[in-house]
Amino acid sequence: MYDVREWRHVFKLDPNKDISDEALDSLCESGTDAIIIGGTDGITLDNVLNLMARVRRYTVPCILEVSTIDSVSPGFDLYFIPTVLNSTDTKWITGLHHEAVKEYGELMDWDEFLIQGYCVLNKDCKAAKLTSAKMDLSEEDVAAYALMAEKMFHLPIFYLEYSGAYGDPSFVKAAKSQLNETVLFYGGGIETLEQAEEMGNYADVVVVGNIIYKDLSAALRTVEIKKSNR
Ligand SMILES: CC(C)=CCC/C(C)=C/CC/C(C)=C/CC/C(C)=C/CC/C(C)=C/CC/C(C)=C/CC/C(C)=C/COP(=O)(O)OP(=O)(O)O
Ligand SMILES: O=P(O)(O)OC[C@@H](O)CO
Ligand SMILES: [Mg+2]
Repeated sequence: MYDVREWRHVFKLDPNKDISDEALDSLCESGTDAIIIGGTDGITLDNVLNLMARVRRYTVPCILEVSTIDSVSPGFDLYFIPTVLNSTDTKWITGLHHEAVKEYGELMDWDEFLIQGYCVLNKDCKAAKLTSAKMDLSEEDVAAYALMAEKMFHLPIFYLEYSGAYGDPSFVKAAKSQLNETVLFYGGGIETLEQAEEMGNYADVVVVGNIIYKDLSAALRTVEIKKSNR
C-alpha cells in the first residue's frame, strides 16, 4: 500500500520543533509523497504522539523514523529504522536494533518496518557526531556503501545524509550508479526547487527538512519536483 519506490519527495518534520496548524496544513496538503517524523535530539513519546495526531488528520502517509526506542508508538503507516553504515560504533549499526528486537521482535509487524542504510556525510551534523560516523569518504567509498546496502544487506533504502548542509551531487550520482533495487534517498540543505531537481537527477527521493522552519514558502516550492521528469 505504501510503496517508497513510487516516491519522489518527502518532508521531514522534527517533533522537537514547533509548527503552526496553518503551516502543517499546507505541508500535508502540498502533494508531497509522505511526511516523515524524525530527528536526532529532544525526541520524546509526547512530542512524537502530538505531531502524529496532527498529521493524522490528513491522508498523506505518515512515517516514524525511529531514533529512540522510547518514542515508538503504534499508529504510523510505516516505521523507518536507520542503521548508520559508516558509523564507527556498532551501537548505531546493529546494537540498539538488537536490543529493540530482543525485547519487541515478537510484537513487530515486519511489513511495517523498512530499514534505511544511512551514509552520513556532513561532519557537522548531529547525526554524524552522535554516531561517530567515519568522515572524509571518497566517491568510491560511498559507492561501495551503496553496493553493500543493495547486494549484501538487501536494504530497501540507502540514505545519503547531509543534514543541515547542501551536499555534493557527484556523491549522489556515485551512489545511484550502484543501485537498481534499493531506493536512494538524499537529504540535506535543500532550500530551492533547483536544488531538489539537482539532487533528484540521481536520488529517487529527496528529503526536505530544515527549510520548513526557516522559509515555509520555499519548502513548499520544492514539491514541484514531482512535476518534472527524472
Ligand atoms: C509499532 C510498534 C509499537 C512496535 C513496537 C516494537 C518496537 C519498539 C520496535 C522498534 C524496532 C527497532 C529495531 C528500533 C530501532 C532502535 C534504534 C534506536 C535504532 C537506532 C537508530 C539510529 C541509528 C539513530 C541515529 C541517529 C539517526 C541516524 C537518526 C535519523 C534521523 C536524522 C538523521 C535526523 C537528522 O537530524 P536532525 O535532528 O534533523 O538534525 P538537525 O537538528 O541538525 O537538523
Ligand atoms: O534538514 P535538512 O538539511 O533539509 O535535511 C533533511 C534530512 O535529510 C535530515 O535528516
Ligand atoms: Mg533537522
